[in-house]
Parts: sequence; structure tokens; C-alpha cells
Amino acid sequence: MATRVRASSKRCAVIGGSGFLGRHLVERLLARGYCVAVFDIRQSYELPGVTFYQGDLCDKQALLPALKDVPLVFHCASPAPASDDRALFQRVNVQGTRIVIQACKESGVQKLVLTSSASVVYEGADIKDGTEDLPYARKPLDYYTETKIQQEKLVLDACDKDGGLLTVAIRPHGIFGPRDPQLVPILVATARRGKMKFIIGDGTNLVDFTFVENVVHGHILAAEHLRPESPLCGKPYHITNDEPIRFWDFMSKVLVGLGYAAPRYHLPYMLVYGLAMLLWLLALVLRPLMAFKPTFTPMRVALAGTHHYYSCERAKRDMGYKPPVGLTEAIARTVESYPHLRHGVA
Ligand SMILES: NC(=O)C1=CN([C@@H]2O[C@H](COP(=O)(O)OP(=O)(O)OC[C@H]3O[C@@H](n4cnc5c(N)ncnc54)[C@H](O)[C@@H]3O)[C@@H](O)[C@H]2O)C=CC1
Ligand SMILES: CC(C)CCC[C@@H](C)[C@H]1CC[C@H]2C3=C(CC[C@]12C)[C@@]1(C)CCC(=O)C[C@@H]1CC3
Repeated sequence: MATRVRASSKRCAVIGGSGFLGRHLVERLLARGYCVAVFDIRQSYELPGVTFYQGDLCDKQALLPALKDVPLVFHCASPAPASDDRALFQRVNVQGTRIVIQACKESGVQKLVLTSSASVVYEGADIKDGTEDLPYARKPLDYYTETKIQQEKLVLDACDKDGGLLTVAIRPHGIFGPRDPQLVPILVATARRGKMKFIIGDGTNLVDFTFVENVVHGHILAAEHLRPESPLCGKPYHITNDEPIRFWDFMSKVLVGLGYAAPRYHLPYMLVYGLAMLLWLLALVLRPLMAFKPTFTPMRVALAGTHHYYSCERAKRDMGYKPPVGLTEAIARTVESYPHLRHGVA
């Protein structure tokens, strides 16, 4: 009997489990003895111990079978920020998250861990050692952030300590690591087009970049510490590497590690931000006629030219969080994992 209880409490579902973070989370959960149900709109791998359910999280009937007999759900699905598609973000991150919450309640799920984002409080001004008490951005810089705010509020408000669904939100920042489809590939594509010669601003702005395995560790700690009497209920938690680094030093380390030149020439921040705003407006106007996606969006320029690093004291205090992998090792392992993106490799 004891064995059966332990076996069932080691079951969980990962919504968005085919993605970058999702797959790393699934792999770690398997190593910790969990049986995992993955729900995703696409299937990107097969692993023993994983049951795959393919479907759209906005479709409750498709989602319910993946949550059957599962006490713990991780929700880390989202459209990519680069899609910049307002209707898609609204449908998946907001309406879809309402459906995830309903489906969890109907299935008797006990705990829901959301992957939110530290950028829910970021609106382009410097944030230095920001705590979770900062207010949500009143004027988010993009549609992605706008809907991540609404998503986090929905999940945290759904927390019910009186025998209902328990919820918590993890707010990582600048996730990187092997198989990341975003940060390193965009950086390298920009360098290959000869556009990574410039530093936006004076280059001294400090930023958090977080190794994917540390983000995974934060999620699992949160799930295992979430109980009706614990302080985690209905709260957001920053999870970072706890080693803020100059944005342009981080970019240079990755670029140089892959054989590209580090950016050298400075451009004034306000000039580049203004140009990015103009390009974004142009892309919006031209959208019905042609697909045109600027690399330097207002959000990316702001992230590249301001301070934005966050305190993870709350996670240390409430769940004993300490990043297992330091930044130097994390960058080395990331660079090593992209042989195909090295300079000179087609
Ligand atoms: N990458 C980063 O730097 C950061 C990411 N986050 C959050 O972390 C989470 C994971 O992000 P990544 O792994 O980087 O992205 P990803 O794009 O690699 O993974 C997202 C997954 O969600 C799935 N998905 C999208 N729409 C879906 C739908 N309608 N139904 C079912 N599945 C759907 C995708 O197929 C994909 O596998 C997201 O919630 C993102 O907002 C938060 C902070 C920073
Ligand atoms: C073109 C260059 C100026 C920058 C190239 C690197 C960028 C693609 C990345 C640097 C910071 C990253 C980041 C995110 C996406 C990729 C970057 C812009 C997020 C917006 C991803 C989703 C989040 O929740 C917040 C992240 C902040 C940092």
C-alpha cells in the first residue's frame, strides 16, 4: 500500500514538455523517479517513462486525458515571444491558462506550478535587485509580457489552500543552455548578418541570465515545497543564477566562445530604441502586405541597454534554492552544445 501511494505521488504532467525548458524539466523529473505525461501541440522526442499527449491546451477535452490521476502539473507552454502575435498570446497564455486551471480542478490535480517570467514587472526602466513585491508592468513593452502578466495573475488567484488546487509561479529570467531555440540562435544569426558589432548604450548594464538546469531545479523545489501550510501558496518566485553579469559581457562570452568577434562600437541607447520603435510600427503597418520581423525590437533593445536583475532571496528562504550550476560552467556547457553554430560551420 505504501508503495502504491509513493508511486502515484511521483506522477506528474508537463504542459509544454516538448519545448526547451519543458524537455529539460521532463529529463530531470525522470531522473528523480517521476512518471511524466507530456502535453504539447507538437512531439519533439520520445523517452522511456514519458507518455505523450499531443494537443492544443485551449482544448479542454484534449487536455483532460493527460491530467488523469496526476497530482502535480507544470505549465510551461507559451508561444515564442518572437512571434509577436497578440491574438495568439491572448488565446494561448490567457484563455488557454483558464482552461488549464479548470482542467486541473476537474481532474483533482493538487498542485499547479506555472512558468511565469521575471519580465512581468519590466517596462523598460532599470530594475536592480528587484524583489517579487515590485508591481506588475503597467505598460508592458510587448504582447508576450502583457499576456504573461494576465496568466500569472490567473494562476496565483486560483490558489485554494482549503483542500483545493495549490498554485505557485516561477519567474525565471533569460533562460539559456543546450537546445535553447532562442537566445544563442538569434544572437548567432544576428552576428552572421554582421549586426553584432555594436554595443547598445555604455555596456555597463547588469542583467540576469539563468542556466536552464537551475530553472528546472527551482521548479522542482517549488513543487515539492508547495503544501497548504507553506508560504509558497499563491506566490511568485524569482529563479535566477544569482550572478548578475553585464549584458554585453554575456553576449561577448557566447560569441567569442563560438568563434565570432565580440561587439566593440557603442551606439546611444535612445537612438537605437527610437529606431526600433519606428521599425516595429513599420512592420505593423506592412503586416497585411508582407511578413517583416525586425531583429532589434523595442523589447530586445530595452533588455540590451538597461539593468534588469532580480533578487532570489524569497526562493532561498522559502524553498532552500541555490543555483546548482555557476555562470562560467553554464556558459561553457552551452557554447559546447552548439557545434553547428560555430563560426565557419555552414
Ligand atoms: N526562454 C526564456 O528566456 C524564458 C522563458 N520563460 C517561459 O518559460 C516557458 C518555456 O519557454 P521555452 O522553453 O523557452 O519555450 P519553447 O518555445 O521552447 O517551449 C514552449 C512549448 O509550448 C508549446 N506550446 C505552445 N503553444 C501551445 C499550445 N497551444 N498547446 C500546447 N502546447 C503549446 C510549444 O510547442 C513548445 O514546445 C514559457 O512559459 C516562457 O514564457 C520565462 C522566462 C524566460
Ligand atoms: C539582437 C541582440 C541585441 C540580442 C540577442 C539576444 C536576445 C535574442 C536575447 C537577450 C535577452 C533575451 C531575453 C528573452 C528572449 C531572448 C533575448 C531577448 C526573453 C524576452 C524571453 C522571454 C522572457 O520571459 C524574458 C526574456 C528576457 C531576456
